[in-house]
Amino acid sequence: MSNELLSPAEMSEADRLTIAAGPTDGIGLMRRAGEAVAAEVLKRYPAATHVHVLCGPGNNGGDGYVVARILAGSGVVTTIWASGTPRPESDAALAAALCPLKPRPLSGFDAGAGSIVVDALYGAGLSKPLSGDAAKAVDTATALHLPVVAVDLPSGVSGAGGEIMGRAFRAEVTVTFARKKPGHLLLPGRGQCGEIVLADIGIGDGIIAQLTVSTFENGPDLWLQEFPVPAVDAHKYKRGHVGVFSGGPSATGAARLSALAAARSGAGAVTVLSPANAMQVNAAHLTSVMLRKADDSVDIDAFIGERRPSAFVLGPGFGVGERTRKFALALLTSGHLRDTSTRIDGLVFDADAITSFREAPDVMFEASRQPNAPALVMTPHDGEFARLFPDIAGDETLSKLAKARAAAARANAIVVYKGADTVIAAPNGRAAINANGAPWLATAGSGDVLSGIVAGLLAQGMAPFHAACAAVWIHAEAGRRFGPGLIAEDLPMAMVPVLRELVENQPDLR
Ligand SMILES: NC(=O)C1=CN([C@@H]2O[C@H](COP(=O)(O)OP(=O)(O)OC[C@H]3O[C@@H](n4cnc5c(N)ncnc54)[C@H](OP(=O)(O)O)[C@@H]3O)[C@@H](O)[C@H]2O)[C@@H](O)CC1
Ligand SMILES: Nc1ncnc2c1ncn2[C@@H]1O[C@H](COP(=O)(O)OP(=O)(O)O)[C@@H](O)[C@H]1O
Ligand SMILES: [K+]
Repeated sequence: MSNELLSPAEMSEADRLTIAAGPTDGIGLMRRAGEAVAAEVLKRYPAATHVHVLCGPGNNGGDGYVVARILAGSGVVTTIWASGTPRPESDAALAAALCPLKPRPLSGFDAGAGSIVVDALYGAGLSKPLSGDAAKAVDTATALHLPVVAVDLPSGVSGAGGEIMGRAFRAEVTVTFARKKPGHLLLPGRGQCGEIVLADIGIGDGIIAQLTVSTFENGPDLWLQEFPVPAVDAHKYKRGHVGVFSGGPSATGAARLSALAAARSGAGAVTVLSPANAMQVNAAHLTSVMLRKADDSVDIDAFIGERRPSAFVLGPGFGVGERTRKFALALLTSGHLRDTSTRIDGLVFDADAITSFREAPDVMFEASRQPNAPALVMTPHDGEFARLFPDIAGDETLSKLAKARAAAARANAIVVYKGADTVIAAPNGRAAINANGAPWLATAGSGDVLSGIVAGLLAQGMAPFHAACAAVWIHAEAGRRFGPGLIAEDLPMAMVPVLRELVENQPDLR
C-alpha cells in the first residue's frame, strides 16, 4: 500500500530506520531527493532562463544544494539564495560543500521574468511561522508570478496539519518523498502544493510497514477488498435493508435523496419511515423505495422486529428537538430487539440528528458506548461539528485531522468531518483524508446523498470505518466526474459508472 500519510515524526523515523538498515545513508537519501526535484524542474521547465534555489539551514535546504548542483551541471543558470548555514557535519552541510555555487544571502533575493524558484527553505522541520527574509521571499515570488517548485512541502505549510504558518509559497508542483504527508491533502495546505509528485528515494515498503501508520489517503486501496458485490444466490434482503427517517410534510426531500442513494449503493431494500402526516407526499414520490409509517419508538421497534433492517439514516430534514433525540436514542438502544436473525449493522446520524444533541452531546456518546449499540457513523459539516464538539472545534492548536480523531474517540463513533477536505476518523485512531472531490459537490442535498451511501454500504456488511471511507470517496468521485450543473438529484445516477469500475477492479471478481 502506498496510501499511508506520514507525520513529520513518522517520516524522520522512516529516514532513521532506512539508514540503520543500510546500505543507503543520510546523504544518499538527500541525493536521491535532490535528483528527483531537479529532474522535475528540467522536465517541466525546459525553457527556464534562470533557476533560483532558496536553501534553508536544515535538510530541506540540503536537498536544495543537491538540486542546484545538478541544475548547474546541466548548464542551467542557477543561483542559490541561502537562509543560515547548515549545522557543521550534517548531511545538509555535506550537500552544501559538494555544491560548487556560492550562496547569496536570502535577504537579497530577486529574480527576472522567465525564472523558476525552487523552494528548499523548510519542509518537515518547519517549527515557527515564516517571517523576515523567508516571508519577504514568498512575497517576491508571488509579486513576480514566478513558478515555484517546492521541495517536500511549500515552505510555510505544516506537514502535519496543512495549516499555513505565517505565509507560504504557492507552488506549481511539490515533490515529496516516500509517502505524502497530511499537509499535502488538508486545506489550506493542499491549495499551496499544486500538483504533487511522489518520488521514490529508497525508503522501502517494509520500512513504512514498521511504523504502524494510522493515517491514510482515502481511496479504493483502503477498502476495495471489502466492497460488497452480491453473491450469485443473492436475494434482496441478503443485500441489506436500509430505513431512512423522513421529516414532516414540507421536509421530505432530504430523506428521499438519502434513500435513493442507499439503494444505488447496493442495499437490496430501502424503506422511508415517515410521519403519518407526510405519508401522502412521500407516497407520491417513491417507486422502488418502500414507505412505512413511523411516528414513535413503538413504530420503530415494530419495523425492526418485522422487517429486519440492517442500517438507518436519521437526521436529513428530520427537524431539531426532543422527538429527534428520542428517535436517536431508541435506535442506539435497539440492541435489546436483536435475536440471531435481527441485526443492525449501523446507524448514520446526519444534520438534525447531530444538531439535536447540541445541549447534551454526552447523552448520545454514552448511548453509543453501550455494549449492544449498533455502530454509529456521524457526518457533520463544520457547523454541526462545532455544535457537538465546541471545545474541539475551537482548539486552534488542532488540525482538522486531529479534531476528527478527538471527536471520534469521544463519541465512540466514526466521524465523517465533511468539507472540501473531508476527514473520516474512527475511535481507534485510524483516519483517512479525502481529496478526490470538487466544489460542484457544494450543493443543497449533497450531504443527504452521502448519508444514504454510508447506510447502504453498512447495510451490506462493510465495516463502519471502511463503509464511511468508501461512501465519501464514491460520492466525491461521482460529483467530480459529473462536474458543472450538478445537483443532488444527479448524484445517485452519477454513482453508477463509479460503482461499475469498482466492481470490475476487484481482483477476485475479474
Ligand atoms: N526524513 C527523510 O527521510 C528525508 C528528509 N529529507 C529532507 O529533509 C527535510 C527535513 O529536514 P529537517 O528535519 O532538517 O527540517 P527542515 O525542514 O530543513 O527545517 C529545519 C530547519 O529550519 C529551521 N526553521 C524551521 N522553520 C523555520 C522558520 N519558520 N523560520 C526560520 N527557521 C525555521 C529550523 O530551526 P529550529 O526549529 O531548529 O529553530 C531548522 O534549522 C524534509 O522536508 C526533506 O526535504 C530528504 O533529504 C530526504 C530524506
Ligand atoms: N468545495 C468542496 N469540495 C469537495 N466537496 C465538497 C465541497 N463542498 C462541499 N463538499 C461536500 O459536499 C457535501 C455537502 O454536505 P452538506 O454540507 O451536509 O450539504 P447539505 O446539507 O446541503 O446536504 C459534503 O459531503 C462535503 O464534503
Ligand atoms: K520547502
